[in-house]
Amino acid sequence: MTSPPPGQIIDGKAVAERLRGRLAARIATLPFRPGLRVVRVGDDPASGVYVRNKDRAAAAAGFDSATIQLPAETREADLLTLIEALNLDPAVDGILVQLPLPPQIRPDMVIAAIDPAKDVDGFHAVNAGRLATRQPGLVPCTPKGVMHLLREAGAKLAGARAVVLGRSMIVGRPMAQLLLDADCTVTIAHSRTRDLAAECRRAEILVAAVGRPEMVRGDWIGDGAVVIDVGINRTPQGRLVGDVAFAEAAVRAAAITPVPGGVGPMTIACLLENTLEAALRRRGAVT
Ligand SMILES: Nc1nc(=O)c2c([nH]1)NC[C@@H]1CN(c3ccc(C(=O)N[C@@H](CCC(=O)O)C(=O)O)cc3)C=[N+]21
Repeated sequence: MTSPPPGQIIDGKAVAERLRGRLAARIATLPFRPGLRVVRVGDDPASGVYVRNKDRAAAAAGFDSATIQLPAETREADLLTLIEALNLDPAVDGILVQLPLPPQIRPDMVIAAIDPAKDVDGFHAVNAGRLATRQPGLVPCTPKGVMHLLREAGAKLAGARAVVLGRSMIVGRPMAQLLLDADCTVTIAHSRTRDLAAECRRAEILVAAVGRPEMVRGDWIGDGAVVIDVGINRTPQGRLVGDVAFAEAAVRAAAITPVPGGVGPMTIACLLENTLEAALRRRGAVT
C-alpha cells in the first residue's frame, strides 16, 4: 500500500495578500482614509508580532493606522477614558484593544465601552447578538478569515458536517454561527466532549481552535476532510505550531492550513476588511 497523496496546502498568506490588494484598490477610490487605532496595554509577547504585522499591512493598504501603547500599570478608568475619546473621534473608524489585558483591567468592561460601530474585533455584545440573529454587523476577524479560506479551498459547505473544536467568544462560537449560516451541520466540541477524537473524525470540515499545541493527531482526521488550524502556539524552542499535528493530518486531509502562513495572516486582512466596512457604514454607504 502506498500512502495517499498529501492534501492541498491552503496558502493563507497568499489569500490574505489578495484580500489586502482588493481593500487597497477600494481605498484608493475613496476621498478619505479609514482610521484604525490599536490600543496595547503592557507588552504581552503574543501581541508583539501581531501588532507589527498589522501596522505594516494597514499602512500598505492605505489605512490611517496607529498603535497606542500604554504602560502595563494603566488603570481601567484611564483606558475607558481613552476609549471614550476614540469613540468620539470622527477620524477613527475602528478600535481594537489587544487582549489579554493586565489583571487590574476587566476585559468585559473594556469591550462593552467600545462603540459597536467601531468594534472591528466584533467582540461587543451588540455585534455578537447581531451575528446570532443574522443581522449585519462586525464579525470577529479570525472566524471571518476562516470562511474566506474555506471558500478559496473550494470546500462544499451546504450540508457538510462541520466540527468546531473550541467554544471561545473570540473564535469557536462565532465560527459555529458562520458555518451554520453557510448551511453546515455544526457540532461544537470542547474539553468536556466525550471522545473528542471520534467526534473530529466524523467532520468533513474541521476547525481547530483550542490553543493546545498539536493536540489534533492524524488519526482524528477523516479521509478527505478540510482542516483549518486556528492555533498559533510557540514551542519552548521558539517554533510556531498549530493545534493540529500538521504532517500527520496532511496525509489524510483533502486540504489543510499551515501554521504559520494559514489563518494568522487572514485575521489581519479581515481586521482591515472590518475597518473599511465600519468606515463605509459609519458614512452611510452600504457594503
Ligand atoms: N483584541 C485582539 N484581537 C486579536 O485578533 C488578537 C488579540 N487581541 N491579541 C493577540 C491575538 C493574536 N493574534 C494574531 C493574529 C495574527 C497572527 C499572524 O499573522 N501570525 C503569523 C505568524 C506570525 C509569526 O511569525 O509569529 C502566521 O500565523 O502566519 C498572529 C496572532 C490576534 N490576536
